[in-house]
Amino acid sequence: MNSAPSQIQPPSDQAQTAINALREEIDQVDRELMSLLNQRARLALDIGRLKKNAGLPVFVPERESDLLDKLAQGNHGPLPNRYLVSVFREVISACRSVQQPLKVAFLGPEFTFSHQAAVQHFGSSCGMAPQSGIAEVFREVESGRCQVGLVPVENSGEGAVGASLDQFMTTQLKVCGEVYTPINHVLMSQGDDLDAITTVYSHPQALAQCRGWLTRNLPQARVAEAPSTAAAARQAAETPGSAAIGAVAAARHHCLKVLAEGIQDYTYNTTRFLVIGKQDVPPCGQDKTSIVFLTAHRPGSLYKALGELAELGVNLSRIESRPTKDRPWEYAFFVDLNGHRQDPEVAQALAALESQVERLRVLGSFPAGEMLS
Ligand SMILES: C=C(O[C@@H]1C=C(C(=O)O)C=C[C@H]1O)C(=O)O
Repeated sequence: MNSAPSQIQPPSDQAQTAINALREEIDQVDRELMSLLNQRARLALDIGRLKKNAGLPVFVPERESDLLDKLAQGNHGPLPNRYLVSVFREVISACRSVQQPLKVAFLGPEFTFSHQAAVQHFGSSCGMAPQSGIAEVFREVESGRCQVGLVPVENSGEGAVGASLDQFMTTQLKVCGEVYTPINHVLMSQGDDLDAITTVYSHPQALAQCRGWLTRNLPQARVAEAPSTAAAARQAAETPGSAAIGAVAAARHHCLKVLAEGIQDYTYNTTRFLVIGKQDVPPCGQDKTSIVFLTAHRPGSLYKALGELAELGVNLSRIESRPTKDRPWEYAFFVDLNGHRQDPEVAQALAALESQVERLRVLGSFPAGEMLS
């Protein structure tokens, strides 16, 4: 598979002189950026002191979301919004951290897609606290050991993550954000010969998502389940003749070669995560609200409940049912709707809904996440 390195011709003197001149300009821009970044950090520190005196939280999701939206709207390139937003997420992460490092609980270990989602949303200047399970993520935030947590709630192909929904039924925590993370599976191995691979390790969900690719490209290999995609990568790093399926970050961490990318059977493979915390997030203009309710065991009760939302023109982006566990064959309904609970039509719809159902809890209103592809 190794090809001879291409011969790079040295640039002409004229081209080299022009490159050097432009690099000097970049050096100058970087010095200015550094100075501006420090100016921004000083302003954030001032805000941090004021927030501390007023007993306000360091992390302000609606401000971060609004700021990123405004930057994206005012951007005329050549940097595409995707790149610009990820650079600014890091800038915000650093400015938040100089006030107080945010500690983020997520479903570990490191180098899984949950970790990737946490870094994508909160930036890398955070304390990352990997947990062994979804329930543990909730406990870490409830106890105050972490200010926020991130839990998967649904995957575009596999559907709802029941363990997260179960926690939302009982927790007092609030939903304060939403993150869409593209799940781009890679095949990683120590060697570079596909034919020499006898075992492929991964998490059962990842194996299921890549079944077609494995059948077509590695018919000789047996698949072996691992507790996470990151654990699979570690196993592949320790076992000659094996490979793992997981995130490219895991391949990099274990110095494995990426033999194939985007091997999931459906190209659009995205997981939606929710951010949990203790704070109520005010509106930012691009909000969603998550609720959960129980209906009476009577014909038409779900129809009537949803009718209240329809009457007031509230748009639903998701509905999911989940067994309540206390009473057999009774279900809780999880609904996401567009708008903030403080928006007049949403407030009115929620009040009307409350009168139709047995129990209603607003899990939180939060800035809508951006659907990256
Ligand atoms: C600077 C602040 O603190 C945090 C950092 C922000 C930033 O760097 O722009 C924005 C919101 C907060 O999460 C602030 O509250 O404005």
